[in-house]
Amino acid sequence: MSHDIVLETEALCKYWGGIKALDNMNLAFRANSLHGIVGPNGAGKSTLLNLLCGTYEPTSGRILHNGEAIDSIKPYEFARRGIGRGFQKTNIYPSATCLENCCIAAQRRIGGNFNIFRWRHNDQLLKEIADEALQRVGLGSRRDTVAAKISYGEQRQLEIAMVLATAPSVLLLDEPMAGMGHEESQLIIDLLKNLKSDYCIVLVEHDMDAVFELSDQLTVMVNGQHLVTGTVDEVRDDVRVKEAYLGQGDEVF
Ligand SMILES: Nc1ncnc2c1ncn2[C@@H]1O[C@H](COP(=O)(O)OP(=O)(O)OP(=O)(O)O)[C@@H](O)[C@H]1O
Repeated sequence: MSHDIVLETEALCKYWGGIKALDNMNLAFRANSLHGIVGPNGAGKSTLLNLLCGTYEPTSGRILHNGEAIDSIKPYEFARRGIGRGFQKTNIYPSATCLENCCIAAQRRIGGNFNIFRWRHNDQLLKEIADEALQRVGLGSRRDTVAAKISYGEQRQLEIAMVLATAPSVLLLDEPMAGMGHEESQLIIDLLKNLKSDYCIVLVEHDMDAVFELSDQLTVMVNGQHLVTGTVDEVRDDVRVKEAYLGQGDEVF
């Protein structure tokens, strides 16, 4: 195993009865880079993310974090290990300020006894972490605004800030650009470009332009199976990928 591989799957499978949502997936995600996951509807992208963050238990196969098997640990232990899943809009408390939302997220990781938070009632430290996360995503000026009052695009930025507040090394993001206009998407693209030098990012995204612009490695999945992994250029030129998207109304390749 190369030393810069943070997260790995070995023959990972998730079956729902007879449905092979994910079948024999072998992937390696590297530090300080962004790995895009694309594929037609029902390809198994969300299933993969749900396995990587511990929400689903694999039917078989292994997940390795820094070389250690973690597929049988509890979901909350994934977060404690620094595997952070993007918060969905539904996780934002609309009546809480952006800062408070990030404090809540930070506290979730801490879970009462996370080592650097052994002190009790250390609100100041929580606030510092939350503040830093907000600054990092460009929401510093919205610190004290309630989440319900910020724009849709800013709410998506807040979701990312909330993951950052959990002090992750891995960021698992499920369609952070969904429902955004071009300008708002560009903000997120710029943000992810900036973040990927510090994190291992796994990005599931339907916006192909964004995926092409951001991915260091790109995996295409079809029907729960791995089709191809490579650089953007390698994947774009692969005839199997064009075939997989044929008739999907997706004319990006
Ligand atoms: N909880 C579940 N129970 C039964 N089948 C499921 C469940 N979750 C997903 N599936 C099935 O597994 C397959 C993969 O679904 P998944 O949502 O992972 O695909 P996806 O690539 O994320 O699709 P999309 O791009 O449409 O979000 C699909 O056939 C789906 O119907």
